[in-house]
Amino acid sequence: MKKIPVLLMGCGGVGRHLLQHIVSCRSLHAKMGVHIRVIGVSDSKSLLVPMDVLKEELNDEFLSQVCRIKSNGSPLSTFSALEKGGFRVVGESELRKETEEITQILGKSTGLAVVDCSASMETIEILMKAAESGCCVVLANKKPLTSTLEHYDKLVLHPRRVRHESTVGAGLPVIASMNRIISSGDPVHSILGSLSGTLGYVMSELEDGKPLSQVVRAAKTLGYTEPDPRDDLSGMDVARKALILARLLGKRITMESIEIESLYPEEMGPGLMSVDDFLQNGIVKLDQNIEERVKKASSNGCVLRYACVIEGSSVQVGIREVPKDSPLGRLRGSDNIVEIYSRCYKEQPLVIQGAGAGNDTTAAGVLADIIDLQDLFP
Ligand SMILES: NC(=O)C1=CN([C@@H]2O[C@H](COP(=O)(O)OP(=O)(O)OC[C@H]3O[C@@H](n4cnc5c(N)ncnc54)[C@H](OP(=O)(O)O)[C@@H]3O)[C@@H](O)[C@H]2O)C=CC1
Ligand SMILES: N[C@@H](CC=O)C(=O)O
Repeated sequence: MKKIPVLLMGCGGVGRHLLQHIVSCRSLHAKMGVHIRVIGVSDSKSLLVPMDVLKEELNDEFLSQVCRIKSNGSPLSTFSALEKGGFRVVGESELRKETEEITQILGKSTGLAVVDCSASMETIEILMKAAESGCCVVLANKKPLTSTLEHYDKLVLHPRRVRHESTVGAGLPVIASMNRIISSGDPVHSILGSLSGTLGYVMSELEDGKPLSQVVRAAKTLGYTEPDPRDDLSGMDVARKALILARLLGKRITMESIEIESLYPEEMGPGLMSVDDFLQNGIVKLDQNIEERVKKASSNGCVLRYACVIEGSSVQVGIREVPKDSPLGRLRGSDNIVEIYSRCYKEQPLVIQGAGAGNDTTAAGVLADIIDLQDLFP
């Protein structure tokens, strides 16, 4: 049986679903001859590890308990009070150092898949060191891939050991399809897409006459938004996906060169308003303006969609009026669509469409990435 040791960073909506999928797929994976050995789970403040990371793992009962505790809103440090000798709780002051040590030890011996299901920029140093010491890296978190070009180059230096399917289109096979096109030498001319589950859902609910404030709160409850929904509404989350796709195509660009349209004004930004204040009091002030834009589009036979266009060296993300009866216009709910135009897909693009957000589908994409690494493990 092949064993894939996994260290999971981030135990929120996506991370918890990943652990649940790992546990529920045990017999399927056993039939495939693979066993995922979870040797660490961290949140922002603590890391849980077995006493001996080289030989032991966090068992399924323990992982289910982790999921229960985190879904109740409690931190992983809660386990300090439950310690019975089978595992260790590493506290905040040692978290980074200990995580790096584990990646060094396992990276050099059996290999380790370091899985980033956080929404943090702070994981990047750990990931780069892990990649350097021979670990595999699997990401749902887009931030490490959208940092500086220097960071990006270090992260993707060993492409066979890096998977990030869920960073674009959640579980949809966007990155895998792009990689196939690229490696076949088929030049991609342009990409048009609706890449935000949140904004897709928001736009189609607005069309049905619901206020923006209500549908954004619903999108958060449904697990579509980033931890701070302004990351979606500012267009930043879509811009990150666009940057990931553009870099995959070999474009040496940074976030600064992307044109981004935000749905809220600067004075409602993260530095000036808390998430709760924004959702309770800020966003209602935007209801009327967007309602008018929806009505205006409708009077032209169109709907609003938050689109991403990559063409040549230009990358733009923003609201567009599109005909109701167009592929983008027909999108509903959290579905994403990606149209790839290349030499082989010239008149009729390659189209990838389906659920583009949600903890379940995103975690499934991460799990498929981990399993896809199996040949790199003994
Ligand atoms: N939901 C979706 O549809 C999709 C999400 N993604 C990406 O998946 C990632 C996770 O999203 P989601 O689960 O919704 O986010 P959550 O906010 O629910 O969870 C984030 C988790 O990361 C933890 N965390 C924060 N900083 C660190 C750190 N430095 N080291 C380790 N853990 C850390 C948080 O800890 P604590 O619990 O202590 O706060 C929390 O457990 C995001 O990057 C998102 O963009 C990608 C595609 C689709
Ligand atoms: N917040 C994102 C989640 C997936 O990347 C979205 O809405 O698409």
